[in-house]
Amino acid sequence: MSEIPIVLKIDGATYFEMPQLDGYLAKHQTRLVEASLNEAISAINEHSPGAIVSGAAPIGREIMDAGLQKGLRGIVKAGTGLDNIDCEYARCQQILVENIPDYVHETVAEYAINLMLSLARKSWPVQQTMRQKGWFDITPASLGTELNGKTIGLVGFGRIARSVARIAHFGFQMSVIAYDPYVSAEEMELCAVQKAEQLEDILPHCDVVSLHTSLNNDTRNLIGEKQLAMMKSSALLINVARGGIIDETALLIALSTQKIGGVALDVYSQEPLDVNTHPIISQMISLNNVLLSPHIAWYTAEAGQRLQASVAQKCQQIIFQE
Ligand SMILES: NC(=O)C1=CN([C@@H]2O[C@H](COP(=O)(O)OP(=O)(O)OC[C@H]3O[C@@H](n4cnc5c(N)ncnc54)[C@H](O)[C@@H]3O)[C@@H](O)[C@H]2O)C=CC1
Ligand SMILES: O=C(O)C(=O)COP(=O)(O)O
Repeated sequence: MSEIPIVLKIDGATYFEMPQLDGYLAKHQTRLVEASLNEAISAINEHSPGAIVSGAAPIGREIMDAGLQKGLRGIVKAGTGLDNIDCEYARCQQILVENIPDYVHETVAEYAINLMLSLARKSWPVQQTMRQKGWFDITPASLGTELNGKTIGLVGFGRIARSVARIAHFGFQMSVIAYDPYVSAEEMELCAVQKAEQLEDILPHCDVVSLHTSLNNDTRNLIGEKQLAMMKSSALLINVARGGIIDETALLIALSTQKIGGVALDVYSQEPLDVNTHPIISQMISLNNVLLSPHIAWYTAEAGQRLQASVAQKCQQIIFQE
């Protein structure tokens, strides 16, 4: 039998073992090849992959053109967001692109809620001082706020946002408003959510604004100076979607001029984050009302199980058409 290996990029796709994929490949007497992004083209030329499994690394024309020469059938994004893959070009070249849309929506929603609670109760400065000094003297500066009964605005109303809406509404009795031009008012109403026709309609009313859109041409820098200026000065902003959705320069100015109450970021315009080359983030690190995490909202044992099983299934469909 001819060998049909898969090129696995060394990035987010490799954080989990993939025993199910190994099983399918063994059944078909083929194997997995791992390559870094820099090695991808030579790995494709050498091994003729039937499918590419990608994590966060950018997959563009060069890789696809090389793959086409070698009989590439499809690309599997071992994740949800497809913004790192040139899907338009893949479509033109008839390369199938599959993501894993449903492995992580509850996982990321839980994490977004965790960030909201941590910001609202100023958990981080308290934790930091407890560790450094063994005790934290309560002062008005550490006064928390509650989520219960407040208003949350969701930007994007896909899978993750719907899970956030459910927890916020039923868990904290929050009023939920969402902006998503592709979801009807009726569909939102079924989730006890009020639809906003414009983004600007939600910003002045919300105690928390949480971003859940995919990153695309319309959502890049969607939250900029004008939008931040419209938010309540006490509002908490959460981004577990993609860094490019917020204009980070405008965000830093809004934080340092107390235009908003606080921000929690899991994602950045540049990843991995380098505090030496990303001055905006390095300045944010010194602020007490900022929480930063390293694109980790998806990373749980349970999500890993679902992800690896789905990646295996998609590869099997693409390569073996089973
Ligand atoms: N931090 C992390 O670990 C993770 C982050 N993500 C990010 O979260 C994003 C959302 O994930 P899901 O909810 O599962 O995706 P989804 O595809 O179910 O929802 C995305 C929503 O964005 C909406 N949207 C698109 N353009 C818009 C616009 N211009 N304005 C407002 N809404 C718009 C769509 O209509 C859709 O409802 C992913 O695309 C990914 O970038 C996903 C998983 C893990
Ligand atoms: O599933 C997703 O979209 C995630 O954000 C997980 O990380 P990645 O896409 O690999 O950057």
